[in-house]
Amino acid sequence: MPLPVLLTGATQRLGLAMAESLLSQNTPIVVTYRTPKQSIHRLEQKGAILIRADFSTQAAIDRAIDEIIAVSPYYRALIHNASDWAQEADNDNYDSLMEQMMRVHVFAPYRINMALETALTHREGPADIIHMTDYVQQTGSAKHVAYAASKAALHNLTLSFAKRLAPSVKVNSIAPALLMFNSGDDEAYREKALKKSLLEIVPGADEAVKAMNYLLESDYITGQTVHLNGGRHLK
Ligand SMILES: NC(=O)C1=CN([C@@H]2O[C@H](COP(=O)(O)OP(=O)(O)OC[C@H]3O[C@@H](n4cnc5c(N)ncnc54)[C@H](OP(=O)(O)O)[C@@H]3O)[C@@H](O)[C@H]2O)C=CC1
Ligand SMILES: Nc1nc2c(c(=O)[nH]1)N=C([C@H](O)[C@@H](O)CO)CN2
Repeated sequence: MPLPVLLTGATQRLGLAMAESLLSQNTPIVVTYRTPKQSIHRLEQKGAILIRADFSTQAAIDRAIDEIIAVSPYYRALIHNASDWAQEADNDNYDSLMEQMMRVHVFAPYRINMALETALTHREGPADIIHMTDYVQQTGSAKHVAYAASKAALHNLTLSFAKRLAPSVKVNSIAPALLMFNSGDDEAYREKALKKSLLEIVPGADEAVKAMNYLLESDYITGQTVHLNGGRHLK
């Protein structure tokens, strides 16, 4: 029986697409979700093991770790996808906002990685950690300041865990820019956003699925970032 992949934040968009891809490859998956949705129950019907987890408090992260370890003593990979794209304009408590961003994007991946080190290293075969970061890890963001800082910290975890877990485990970041619009994005925003990259397209969730599968199949990539930004860094 192949070892399971843990994927956090699987209810929608990129996380859901990555979960569906792993299931289509007959890879067992353990997924976390925060909000009950039809999509997560469809994953369960296809064999996914569900863990309800909101990573906004230490106690909730502790509980999630206990449940993850109880499901399986060993894992094929950990994919940290859960994320909250919060912005300063929607918040007036900046201390709470920074804590919220650091909890979901840094505390949760860090604590889960530390707790599952032996789950990844004390067995034969390939092992991976993938952190879903963001193009803004290298540029910052005027409107998502705390979010961008937390994603930069998450990318730094990639570098540290790549050193700490080698040669047993490959550890990489996937740094998307605009892969999918959100339902509230109006035409003006969409037009403007499209122009931010050289390729001027919004490719969809499958771009992240291809990057995830590439990293899982690689034998020689670690400590790297797979940039999915359409050449935005050259605009
Ligand atoms: N889509 C894009 O164009 C880009 C995406 N990225 C990154 O790629 C990843 C996937 O993006 P996308 O699919 O758009 O993300 P979404 O914002 O659509 O979904 C994020 C997921 O994370 C979960 N989540 C949010 N907050 C918490 C929390 N406090 N605790 C636990 N789970 C939480 C949500 O859970 P629920 O639904 O259960 O409430 C949701 O399933 C993210 O890490 C994102 O930062 C980076 C740049 C661009
Ligand atoms: N958790 C999320 N993070 C991000 C999202 C999102 O929808 N959820 N979207 C983006 C934008 O597409 C941005 O890259 C556009 O420049 C960034 N992060």
